[in-house]
Amino acid sequence: MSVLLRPEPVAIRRPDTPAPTPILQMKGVCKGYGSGVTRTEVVNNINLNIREGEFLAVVGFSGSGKTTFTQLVAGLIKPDKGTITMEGEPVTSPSPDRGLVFQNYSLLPWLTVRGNIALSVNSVFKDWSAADRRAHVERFIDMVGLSHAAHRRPHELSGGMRQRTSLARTLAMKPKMLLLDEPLSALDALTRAQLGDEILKIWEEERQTCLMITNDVDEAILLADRIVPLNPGPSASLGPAFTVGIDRPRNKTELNDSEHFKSLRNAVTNYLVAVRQKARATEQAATKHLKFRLPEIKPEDLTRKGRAIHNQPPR
Ligand SMILES: Nc1ncnc2c1ncn2[C@@H]1O[C@H](COP(=O)(O)OP(=O)(O)OP(=O)(O)O)[C@@H](O)[C@H]1O
Repeated sequence: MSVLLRPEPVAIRRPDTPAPTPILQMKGVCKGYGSGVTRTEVVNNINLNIREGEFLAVVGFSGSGKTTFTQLVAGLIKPDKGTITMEGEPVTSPSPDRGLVFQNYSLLPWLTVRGNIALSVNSVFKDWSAADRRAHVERFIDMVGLSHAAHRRPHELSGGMRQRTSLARTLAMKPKMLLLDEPLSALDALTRAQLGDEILKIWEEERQTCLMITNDVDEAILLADRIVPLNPGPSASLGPAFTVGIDRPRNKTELNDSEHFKSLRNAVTNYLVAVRQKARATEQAATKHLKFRLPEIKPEDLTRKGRAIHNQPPR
């Protein structure tokens, strides 16, 4: 008889009882691309602590450096300056400890829903019996509501179903921290809302440490314990944290009537708009003194006698 090895239960820690040490720490992190005059400083002096069991959302406009930020936390790129540590250990490369869900699904096209999830489970839980691994895969397929489509390949799935598969694959690996990189942004509005609700429900059951990067303030308030704005780049830095003091379990329909929800949405949005205006004004002031001279080019008369004109229609 086989016994399903259930993963260790995740410690539930309420946001108002902080862990002694943060699970993830970023200290003075800077990252830029290029060199010399073409150098762009994308993020600058990022300092952030993520507590165990916390759902933290980093919110920023398009182009503010969100992808660069995610890649740094995932260990896909290294900071130029500063340090990133997870449970005290430097983050130097990707690890199953930080499960990443991308906006573009990244499923293997030749594998089914079940096959995609099983591939990750088999690689992470090598010491489990085959029966335990199979049961674990089925549990996560069921959790994201895809039991009816477990035999389908990615091209036979809708965008929402692909993202559910991607989410189940990452959750099934039981990472210590879940990294959601704009997980809903490729979806249409209705699917986006539905999957947002599902992520909320799953997270409220699992209480896994989660860092979500998003451009959607409403989504951040619905899901997160804390919201940290990413001030727009170049040299993007983090703004002050906004605490989401809305009780869980949360209900989106009820949130729409909540005064706290409305005032928080206004506060975060107003902050982001103000810092963007400031960044634009600073950029304009910095480039105001630059004078661009057009090169002195003498126009040539192409109709001069003796010159071949190739674009004349045939007589
Ligand atoms: N590999 C790279 N080389 C040079 N510049 C880069 C590179 N990656 C990002 N950048 C620049 O860094 C800035 C921030 O890009 P990033 O993709 O991190 O922003 P983003 O907030 O994720 O944008 P979006 O929401 O539009 O995807 C942009 O100006 C971009 O051109």
